[in-house]
Amino acid sequence: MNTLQQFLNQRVSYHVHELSLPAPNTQQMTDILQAAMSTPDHGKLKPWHFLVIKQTRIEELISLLQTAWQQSNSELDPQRAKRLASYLKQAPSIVLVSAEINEPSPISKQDQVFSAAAACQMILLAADALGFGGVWYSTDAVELPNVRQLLGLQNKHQPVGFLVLGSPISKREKARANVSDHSFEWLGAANVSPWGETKSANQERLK
Ligand SMILES: Cc1cc2nc3c(=O)[nH]c(=O)nc-3n(C[C@H](O)[C@H](O)[C@H](O)COP(=O)(O)O)c2cc1C
Repeated sequence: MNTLQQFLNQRVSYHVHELSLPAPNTQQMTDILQAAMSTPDHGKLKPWHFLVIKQTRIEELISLLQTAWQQSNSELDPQRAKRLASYLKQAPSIVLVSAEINEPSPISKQDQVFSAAAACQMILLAADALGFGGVWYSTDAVELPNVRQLLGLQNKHQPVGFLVLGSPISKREKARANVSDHSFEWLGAANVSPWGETKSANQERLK
């Protein structure tokens, strides 16, 4: 196995409590985000928007999210707001990744969102390659009242990932699933009758 394969196979997420300063500096952050420019991109739309939130702004972000949570009439669990605040409090830096949706476009919105999600993974890998670590968190809090506006997001932005980036406090390894549980070989349509019934399995585990 070559070094790059080892790097990919050993990638792990580092949750906020496993990260500390330093966060990537501005040049390093630019280098990390540059890697996302090589993300697969249907129609060359570059449907990506990266909002960097430096550590010095995180307190402000937390209070903004907490206020939004209180104002929201939805049935959102207040414990989630607390958990989110305690996550973010420890974050060395955050990149909010959004799909920047081109509409109208012959390229589906779904493909554009997938591309932005793939950009998240490019960013996490690039951060790892520079010796940093990170984690991908959900962005549902961005849909709380006023949050989009206060973050400067427009209607065309669809958030896909809150990436927390920083320095792992200690490196760790993780046992991974066996790929053979997830990989199959298609054995052809001949095993399916014309009315759609499978006569015998037309997939088997990839050997
Ligand atoms: C779209 C997406 C959203 C996620 N949101 C959260 C989240 O809100 N909270 C969380 O603990 N993990 C979340 N995760 C999972 C972590 O990013 C991470 O993948 C998981 O903890 C497993 O760690 P690993 O990547 O080292 O296997 C999310 C992952 C994805 C792809």
